[in-house]
Amino acid sequence: MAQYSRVRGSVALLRLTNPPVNALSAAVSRDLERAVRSACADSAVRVLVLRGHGGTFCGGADIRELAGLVDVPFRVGVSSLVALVDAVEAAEKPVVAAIEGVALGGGLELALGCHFRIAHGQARLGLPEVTLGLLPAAGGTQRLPRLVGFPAALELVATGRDVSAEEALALGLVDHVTDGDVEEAAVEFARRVADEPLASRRLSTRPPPRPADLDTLLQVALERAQRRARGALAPVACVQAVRAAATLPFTQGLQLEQELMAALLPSNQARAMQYCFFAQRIVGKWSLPGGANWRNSPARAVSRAAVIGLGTMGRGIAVSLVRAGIPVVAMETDEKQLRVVTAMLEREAAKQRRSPDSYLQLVQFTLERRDLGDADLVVEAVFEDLALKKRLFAELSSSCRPDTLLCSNTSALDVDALAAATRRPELVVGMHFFAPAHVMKLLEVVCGARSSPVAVATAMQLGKRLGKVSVAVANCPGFAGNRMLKPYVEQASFLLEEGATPQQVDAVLEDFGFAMGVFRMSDLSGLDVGWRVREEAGLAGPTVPPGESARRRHGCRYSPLADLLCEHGRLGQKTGRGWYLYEGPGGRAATPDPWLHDFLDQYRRRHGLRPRRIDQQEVLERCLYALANEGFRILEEGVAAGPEDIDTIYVLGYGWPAHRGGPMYHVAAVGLPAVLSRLEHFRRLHPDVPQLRPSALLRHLVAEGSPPISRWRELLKGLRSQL
Ligand SMILES: CCCCCCCC/C=C\C=C\CC(=O)SCCNC(=O)CCNC(=O)[C@H](O)C(C)(C)COP(=O)(O)OP(=O)(O)OC[C@H]1O[C@@H](n2cnc3c(N)ncnc32)[C@H](O)[C@@H]1OP(=O)(O)O
Repeated sequence: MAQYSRVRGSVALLRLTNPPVNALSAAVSRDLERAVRSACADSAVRVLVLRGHGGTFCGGADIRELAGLVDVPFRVGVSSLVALVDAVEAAEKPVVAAIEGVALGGGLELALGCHFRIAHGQARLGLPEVTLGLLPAAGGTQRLPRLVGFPAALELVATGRDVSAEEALALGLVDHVTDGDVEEAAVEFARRVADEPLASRRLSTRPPPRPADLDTLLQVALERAQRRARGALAPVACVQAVRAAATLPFTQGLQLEQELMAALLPSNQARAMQYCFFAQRIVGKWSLPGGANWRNSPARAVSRAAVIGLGTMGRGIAVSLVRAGIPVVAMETDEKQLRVVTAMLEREAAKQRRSPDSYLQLVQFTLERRDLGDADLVVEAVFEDLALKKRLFAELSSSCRPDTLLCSNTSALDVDALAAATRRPELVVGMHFFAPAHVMKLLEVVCGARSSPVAVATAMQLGKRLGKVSVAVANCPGFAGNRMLKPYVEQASFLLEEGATPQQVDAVLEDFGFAMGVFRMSDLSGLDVGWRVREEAGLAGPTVPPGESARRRHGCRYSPLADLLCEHGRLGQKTGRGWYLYEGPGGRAATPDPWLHDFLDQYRRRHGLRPRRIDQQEVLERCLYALANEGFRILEEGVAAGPEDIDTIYVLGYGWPAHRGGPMYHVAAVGLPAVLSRLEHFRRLHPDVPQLRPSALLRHLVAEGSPPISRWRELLKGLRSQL
């Protein structure tokens, strides 16, 4: 696990070995500590170099142990890593960390215990514990501020952001960066520093940082943390721990750090966030009904891609491809959009510290379909209109190479209908990106009935290459994410009819942790998007059958409120008015609109609805349980493979707070019998709302004694045919 060998005379090389990411389990930490001690005791050794096996330094403490998934006594597990870092720092001989791949979490804390740090140019360093609901608790919150200064340390610990080797060098986090062999560079470096005094290199002995504007820095960090994840405990604990580095001696700071960790570690929030971590890895292990899966289906190489349509989605997709180094042919008739993409690419290049040309030269703009002929994969991102997309797919099928994959960025339309318009249905898949596509980490890969394993594997792999988490789902209206959104939005509208206000509903959802409530979100996306979909579905506008009552469709309850706002020209932020009022068209600050409240009053009077007082619990339960209930239906139909897929989609694509795990995790945490009973209660009160009828799968799981969520995936394999 931790090999110790002597190389080149007086330099001892220690190799941390625990594939795939050299995680510091309790056993590995103890082993490495022993290796450090025996190297120090070896009179022939003057200096130690510590590196990781297999091209990576260390991915941190073993999350399985922290999450309680592996049976290691809690105190043994956590204290081993603390003891290791302390032993490394206290060593009487210099220890040089040779960092390549990643040094994350406990891995970076270990490097901070070393006296010198050398990094490879491609390495990434960071303390991502906050994303797991934790804080760095092997001294990271106390040592980092003493090394890189208080403001930088506060930002890195509270956000969990990782940095490149170049940025690490600028911050003073590493002493040297090499683009050559990191071990060679570290051994050379080690020989030079072998006789240097170590006192000033032990970060724990350095004086605490004393920023003059401490209170302001802390206040700003707390406000940012609250904005990013309202109600999350870990960012607040991170800020408190880093504060201690400036206000307490090292040992007391360390003590506080460990106390805060002791409170976070068993918390529901940490459990939920660690579930999200593993869920995002589970979803990559996809399989198709015919037996093809991630192991047996190799992806095809994508060395050239094409994007059709450079509207909001197409632009983001093109930028993501270029950022991943993939040359793109971009087809768009509107010159204004070309200028916007060019500006976006220049901004991205600046962010990545690259020259603008290095990005711009990867894009070729065109008006001619024949220029797409050479692409390995085409992503269509034109207007959301099935007839238009079918025509386009038929043309692409004739004009592209016979082996080119044809992908659609549709967010809800029938991928099988698009495939049927081509002569290569097996090479058609949905690639549903989320706006803004160059920022959002989610990709829904929509597998059509005839999509081949190679098409699915290529789309899944491409998503990963673009830095996204790809989730495979089956084809159905709205796929997984948007399909679940429908009952959620509907409940919110029904609540308005019954007496709630948009700001009341939004406040409850935002207190739960959503970045934005349903109405603010809908104003941001534009109310016309859903309006068009409802018109196409015969629910709104001229396509509604004559004589249909305003509040009923197909025998079920319907709320026309959003349609009525659209008819009044209130399309959301873009028109300066929607569910809220904005400063003007394109404005972003939402204020309650007296007009809307009059409008709701009149609407209720017109339809004989007596407004009632609605409490927070009802808002939350009706919105969230209706959404999760649709999630159960998606699972029973096999549209998604397991709860982890749905939860990943909601956390990464829809602003569901990660510290609540995702909708399926949330209802499992609340307790399935309680959720079932509330749905039954709401169903009795609203018998004309089918989305409140508990799904067969929810009933089945309750009947089976509510197995833990970790077992649902396996259970579903055997269940689907019986439901
Ligand atoms: C009484 C109270 C006292 C309190 C004292 C407390 C003292 C505790 C001291 C310190 C605590 C430190 C906390 C930590 O260090 S938490 C861990 C922080 N590290 C991370 O968050 C990094 C997580 N990993 C990643 O970001 C990536 O995996 C990465 C390392 C970048 C590699 O990415 P990639 O190449 O894409 O590979 P995968 O993500 O697919 O991962 C491959 C498999 O490895 C598993 N994995 C990854 N990291 C860990 C880990 N740290 N622990 C365990 N397992 C890990 C991952 O799950 C994949 O496996 P599988 O596919 O089977 O799921």
